[in-house]
Amino acid sequence: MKHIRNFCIIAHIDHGKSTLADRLLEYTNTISQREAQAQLLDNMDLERERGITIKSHAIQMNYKKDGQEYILNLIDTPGHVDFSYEVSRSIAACEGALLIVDASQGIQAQTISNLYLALEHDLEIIPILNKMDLPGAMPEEVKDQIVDLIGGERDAIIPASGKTGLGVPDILEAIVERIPHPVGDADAPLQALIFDSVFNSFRGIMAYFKVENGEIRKGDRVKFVATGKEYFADEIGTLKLNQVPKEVIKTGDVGYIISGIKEAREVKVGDTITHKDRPCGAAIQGFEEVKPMVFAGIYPVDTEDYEELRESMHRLQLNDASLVFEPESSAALGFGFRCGFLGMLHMEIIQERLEREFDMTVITTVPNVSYKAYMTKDKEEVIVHNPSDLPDPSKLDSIEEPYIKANIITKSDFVGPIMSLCIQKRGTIMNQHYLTSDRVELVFEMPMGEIVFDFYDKLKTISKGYASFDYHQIGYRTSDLVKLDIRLNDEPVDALSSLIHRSNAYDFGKKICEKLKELLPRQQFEIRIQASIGAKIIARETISALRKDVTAKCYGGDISRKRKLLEKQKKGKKRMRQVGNVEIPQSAFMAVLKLD
Ligand SMILES: Nc1nc2c(ncn2[C@@H]2O[C@H](COP(=O)(O)OP(=O)(O)OP(=O)(O)O)[C@@H](O)[C@H]2O)c(=O)[nH]1
Repeated sequence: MKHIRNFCIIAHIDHGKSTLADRLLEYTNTISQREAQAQLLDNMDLERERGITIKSHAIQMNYKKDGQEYILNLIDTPGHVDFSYEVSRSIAACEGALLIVDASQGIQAQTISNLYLALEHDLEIIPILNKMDLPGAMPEEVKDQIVDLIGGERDAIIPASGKTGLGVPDILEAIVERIPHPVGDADAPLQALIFDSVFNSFRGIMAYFKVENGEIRKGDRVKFVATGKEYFADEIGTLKLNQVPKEVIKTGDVGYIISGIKEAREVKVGDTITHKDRPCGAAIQGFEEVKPMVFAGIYPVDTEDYEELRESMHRLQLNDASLVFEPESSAALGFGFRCGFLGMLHMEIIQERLEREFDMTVITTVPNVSYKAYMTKDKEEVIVHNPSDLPDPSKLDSIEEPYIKANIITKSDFVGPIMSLCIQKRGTIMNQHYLTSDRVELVFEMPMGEIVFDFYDKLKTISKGYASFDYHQIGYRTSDLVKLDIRLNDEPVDALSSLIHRSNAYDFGKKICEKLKELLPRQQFEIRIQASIGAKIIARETISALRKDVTAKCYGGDISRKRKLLEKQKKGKKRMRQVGNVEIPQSAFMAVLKLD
C-alpha cells in the first residue's frame, strides 16, 4: 500500500489532459510512442474526433524511484459538466490530483469546479502549467492565478508541455513525493468503490473499482450494495494497456472485475462492492443515482424504423447507463421515444452515436428540462418530462422548474454583456469576484430551462469565446410558466410545444413564428403559422403559396442534370415530417434553439 499512488487529472476542457496523460504512459513505458500517437486514453472514435474524453478510464503505470518500484494508478476523468458526477466518483478514488492549466488560457470555469471537488475530497493538488511550448503562454500571469486560487508556493507549479514532453519527469517525481499513499484496513471486510464501467461486446460489462478496505480475490462471491445484486468475481485484474488478470487486488489498489454482468444499469458508479459472506458495515458514502437533466423526443425519420430504433437504443443503453428512454407518441411525429440525458452534450453524443454506430436517421425534438406540476386538488405532484404532457392549466395549482447555480469566468470587458444576457435569461447575480485585475468570476442562479435553449452559443458570441461556464443544479422553484403551442394550418404540432415564462411568452411566440416562416419550405398552398397559449393566438405568420418545380429551369434538355436535381430534392426531403398537409424539416423542430 505504501508504494501505491492513485491520482487523477483535472482540467478545463482542451487544456491538454489526455495528451499529457499519454506522455506519462510513454515515459513509464506503459505504452510505446507509436501507440500513444493514437491518443490512447480516448479510444472511442467519437471521443477522438471531438477531442473530448467522454468516459473516464483507469490505467496503471510502474515507476522506479531510488530503487523502489511504485504503482501509479491514473484515473482519467471527463472534463465536461454533463459528466461531473463521474468526475466526482473518480476523484473519490484518488489521493491526489494533477491540476492542469493551459498556460495560454489560464484558469477556466471547469478548472475551478473540478478543483473544488478535489479539495472536498482532501486530495493533494499538484498544479501544472501546460502547453508551455505555445508562443502565447503567459506563465507568470497564470502562476499568479493558480497561487491566488489554491495558495502554495509558485515553485511548486510544474511547467510542462504535452507536446514536447517538458516537465514529464518532474510530474512523476512529484506524484511519488507529494501524493500520499492510500490508507485502509487490509484486514477489514471488503469495501471497494466502483468509479466507472465499460461495456465490451466480448466480455460484457467490466466495472472499475478501488479497494478501500480488505481485498478481493478471483472467484469470490461478491455483492453490489446499492443494487443488491450478487456475482462471482469471474475475473479480476489491473489495467494496463489491456486487462492483466490477477488472483487478488489488495487494499488501496485499483482494478477491474468481470462477473457476468449483462447490462450497464446493474453497475452504478459510486456503488460499493463487498463480500456476500462477510459484508462491510456501511457502503462508501457519496453514492447518488445519476438523474437525467435534459429530455427530448427521438423519432425515426421513417416510421417503419421504430422497432429498429428501439433495438439500437437498447444496445446503446447497454454501455451508457445514464441514457434513459421510454416510448412516447406524438401526433406530429408518430411513435418514438422520450429520452433523458445528462445534458446537452450528452444528447448530441447519443444522437450522433445512433446515426454512426447504428445507421439510424432520427428527428430530435427541442430539448426541455423536467418540471413539477402540482394539481389544485390534493396538491398531487406530476413530473412533466414533455411540455405537451402538462396537465390542463386550469386544474393546476403551481409549476416548479429546476434552477442551477452557474459559474462564469471571463475577462472584465465582458462583464456587462454577460450580466445582461443572464438577466435576460431570468438569472439573478449572486456574486462577482475578481480573480486577477482582468479576470472575473460571476455566480448566477438561473432556471435550467434557459440554458438548454441557446445560452451557450450566446455566451460564446458575446464574450468572443473568452468565457467559460459551469453549473450544478440547486433544486426546484415555483415559476409562472405557460404552455406555448404552435399550429400549422390550424393543426397543432405537439412536438413544437414548450413551457415558457409568462413574461417572455409573447416575444418568444413572435420569434418562433418568424423563425418557422424562414425554415419551412414554401409549398403549393398557403401555410398559416400560429403561436397560442391555450385558445388564445398570440402571434401569427403566413407563408404564401408557390408552385415549385425544380426542373422547370432545365428546358427539358440535359437529362442527367435533371436527374441530379431530383435526387437532391429527394435527399432534402429525407428529414421531413408531414403534419396535416405541411411538411416540416428537422431544422424546424430545433427552431427554438436558433432564435435571435
Ligand atoms: N501546443 C500544445 N498543444 C497541446 C499541448 N497539449 C495538448 N495540446 C493540444 O490541445 C488540444 C487538446 O488536448 P487534449 O489532450 O485532447 O485535451 P483534454 O484536456 O484531454 O481535453 P478533454 O479530454 O476534452 O478534456 C489538442 O489539440 C492537443 O493537440 C501542449 O503541451 N502544447
